[in-house]
Amino acid sequence: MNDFDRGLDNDLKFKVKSSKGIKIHRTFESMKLKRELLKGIYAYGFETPSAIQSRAIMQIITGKDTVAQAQSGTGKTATFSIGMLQVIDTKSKECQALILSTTRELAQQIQDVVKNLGDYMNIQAHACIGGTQVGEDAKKLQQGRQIVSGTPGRVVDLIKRQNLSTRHIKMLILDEADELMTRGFKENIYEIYRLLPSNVQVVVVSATLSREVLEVTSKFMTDPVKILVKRDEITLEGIKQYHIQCEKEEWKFDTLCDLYDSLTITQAVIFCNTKVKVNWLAHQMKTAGFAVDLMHGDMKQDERDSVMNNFRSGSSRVLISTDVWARGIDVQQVSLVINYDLPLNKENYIHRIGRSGRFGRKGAAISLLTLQDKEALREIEAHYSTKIREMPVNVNDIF
Ligand SMILES: Nc1ncnc2c1ncn2[C@@H]1O[C@H](COP(=O)(O)OP(=O)(O)OP(=O)(O)O)[C@@H](O)[C@H]1O
Repeated sequence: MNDFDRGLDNDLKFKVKSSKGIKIHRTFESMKLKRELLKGIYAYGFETPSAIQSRAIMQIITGKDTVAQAQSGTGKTATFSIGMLQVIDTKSKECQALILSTTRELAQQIQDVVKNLGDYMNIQAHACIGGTQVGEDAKKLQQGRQIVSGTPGRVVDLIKRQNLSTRHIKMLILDEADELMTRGFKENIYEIYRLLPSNVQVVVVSATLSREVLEVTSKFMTDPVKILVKRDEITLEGIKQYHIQCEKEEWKFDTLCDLYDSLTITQAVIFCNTKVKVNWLAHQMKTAGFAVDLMHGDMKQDERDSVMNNFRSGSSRVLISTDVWARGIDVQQVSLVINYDLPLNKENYIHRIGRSGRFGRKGAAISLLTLQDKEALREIEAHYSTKIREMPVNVNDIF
């Protein structure tokens, strides 16, 4: 077990305890899924279920309220998507499942995964996200969408306008649940829950869940089955973590420029803590002749979409962003994460570095530090019982 795994083990041990006697299904066939769904899973390129999938999919299918926690990039999205697709009645056009997530890009990505997995099932799914025309959502919903993936604000809005009928919703999925339970989202989640049928099945998902979050979500759940995958065989190698002591804020920029060539070997995401800093850094990098893209929550949705499309297609390779990119976003080619700033909360450290090393791929994370960051780094190391080593002299040795 490497440090990263050990850290997570240690972190999770105090937080969620798995329910006993959960049956493990080592193949998708053994889950007795609908033929069309199984076909969609294979066509999407999945052969065998990951650890969380082999445990949680069947629990979701049997209708139990479920808490599913596993490391970043280990297939939690497909876990709830497959569980959900299995129980959707495709003969009905009513909305039957609602997935809530924290950012527009994530809601969109989830909808894409659902559509891909449900490709042979005649499934209609829709992403309801802020920053787009509400009228467009209303039109789509009126035509009938069995699955809605959305951000909380837009979903509340659509329910209140009576564009989204909740009458037939039988499953509510809270992805990145701990973030959904923070201020800003929490009120909307409570409101949505109140507007759903009382017997709705609730599925709570995240890589990081604290006891406090589970206490809150337990208000929505009845005797939930808890599945915690501390360590997945596909992430045994984990993500290598390093720091570079830059000492002064002003010296970080040159350090980043020195690293640029290694960023572009595959794809990299650079995190800053504020939108202003993202704008500033992107401007500095471009002025210095480096190709970079940027994304944050103050940009128009069509700009955000175009940045995402370019990055997903690989036509841009280095993206500078805020924590709007910290959770859930899945771009398999990302192998390097740079924390230009250390994140302000420990959970986001784990989520940020998890943008690399997806589903067992190689990944590395490098945090640039000032002298003032020393203590915060030590706290992250202590909290996750991990060691964030000094960056090796030869950048080729980081993976
Ligand atoms: N059984 C599988 N076989 C092959 N690839 C898979 C399988 N399950 C998931 N994947 C792929 O692994 C990647 C990560 O999956 P996913 O985004 O669901 O992770 P996650 O656990 O939700 O991560 P995060 O915590 O970052 O949200 C995706 O590209 C997905 O297509």
